[in-house]
Amino acid sequence: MLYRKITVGENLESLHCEEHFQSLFDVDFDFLVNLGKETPTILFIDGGNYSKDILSDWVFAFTNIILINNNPIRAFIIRGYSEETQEFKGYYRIVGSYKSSRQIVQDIIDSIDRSLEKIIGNSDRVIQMKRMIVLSMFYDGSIMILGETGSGKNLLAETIAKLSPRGNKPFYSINCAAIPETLLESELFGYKKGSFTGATGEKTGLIEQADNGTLFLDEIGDMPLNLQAKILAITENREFFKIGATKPTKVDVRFITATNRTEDSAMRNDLRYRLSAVKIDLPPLRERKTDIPLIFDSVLERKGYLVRFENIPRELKERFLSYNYPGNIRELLNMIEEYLALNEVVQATVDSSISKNIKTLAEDALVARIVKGTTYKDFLQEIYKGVSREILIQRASILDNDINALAGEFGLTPRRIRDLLSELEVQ
Ligand SMILES: Nc1ncnc2c1ncn2[C@@H]1O[C@H](COP(=O)(O)OP(=O)(O)OP(=O)(O)O)[C@@H](O)[C@H]1O
Repeated sequence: MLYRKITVGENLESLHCEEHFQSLFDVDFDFLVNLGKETPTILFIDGGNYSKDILSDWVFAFTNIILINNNPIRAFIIRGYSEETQEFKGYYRIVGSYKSSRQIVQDIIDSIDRSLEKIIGNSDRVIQMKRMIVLSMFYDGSIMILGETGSGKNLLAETIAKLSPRGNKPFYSINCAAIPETLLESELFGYKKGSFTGATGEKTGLIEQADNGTLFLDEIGDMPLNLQAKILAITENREFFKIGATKPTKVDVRFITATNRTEDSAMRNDLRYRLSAVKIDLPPLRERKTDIPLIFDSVLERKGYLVRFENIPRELKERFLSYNYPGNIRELLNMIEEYLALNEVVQATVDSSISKNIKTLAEDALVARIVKGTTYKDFLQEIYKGVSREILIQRASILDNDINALAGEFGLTPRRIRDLLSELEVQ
């Protein structure tokens, strides 16, 4: 697996980078962690042993990603200057009762693992994206996600926020396209009591709630221009006015934003520059179709099903792989749910059946339902017909095609049995 290859304290010489680093930073390295060849190498330094001045220099230097032998390396201070721990926020984790740096590093690695595991996929595009997540992990500035609807923007924003120095602080998200303008303004900025009709109390907006944490603004291009100007002001002055307020409220919030248009004309240029220092491309599902079986299997595994993508009927596989998913992963998840709902019917039928053939019949009906788009009613009727036919064939063969005996067993008249046999095309 991609992120399993973890070696804490790996020999730096193997990467031929020790000299480079030592000449650059004049520091003894505490840990070098290599997360596998597709991910960047991370260098952790225990800053608890160094002076504040030295740490300030490093914080500046570590803002950049260093390339050595084409391998991007990111260096982080994992413990701040011992007496003034709060000062280097953004480049290290504020740690509480850890006994050793090794423990801190292991903890960070575990949280990378846990977070990245939720983003299913190992296509090139997804690996590239995971690299970006790791590389920007200790970065505290704004990030802009470019991605289509349903492609996992929320999941990505939450992962970035969880792994960031603000990971244990609040994370809120709001879809700017889904809320009418006036409501959006009060949701974001809050209001003072009596600031408009209906403002019977004071409201704390999301921006204030996300203080010290992260606010994810999805579809920011759909935010009205006057509100965009207010967001810009927050990024510049770290304060905002609640609706109806005469005094500003101080706030320290990190913005992660998303838009589905690279050149979003509805977005103010100054705000776009401000918010997109780091951009992460979220590929649409149609550009990473090799991830479909992985996502399918992970959903079924999580729900306790034993079926796997490679075992489903060929037509269904083709349908899943050839479709273009305008609704991206959300649409794929819906299709998987539909498959499972229909498959429940198939399984129920098979359990009570007396012949293995019924499984095939039911599967055929399922394929017809999904591939040919027959109605749900037709689908159930197909199964019903198939099962009835199987039972009739079996009993007729056991009872030597004795119509009267069959009529007695099924509680029907001999005439009805004859009709049924011809209706169901039983010879
Ligand atoms: N790589 C992935 N692996 C597994 N599940 C995923 C992945 N990406 C997204 N999902 C799931 O797909 C669904 C849609 O994701 P999400 O809400 O993050 O998309 P979005 O782009 O923010 O959607 P919208 O544009 O509607 O806001 C969620 O249930 C999410 O957990």
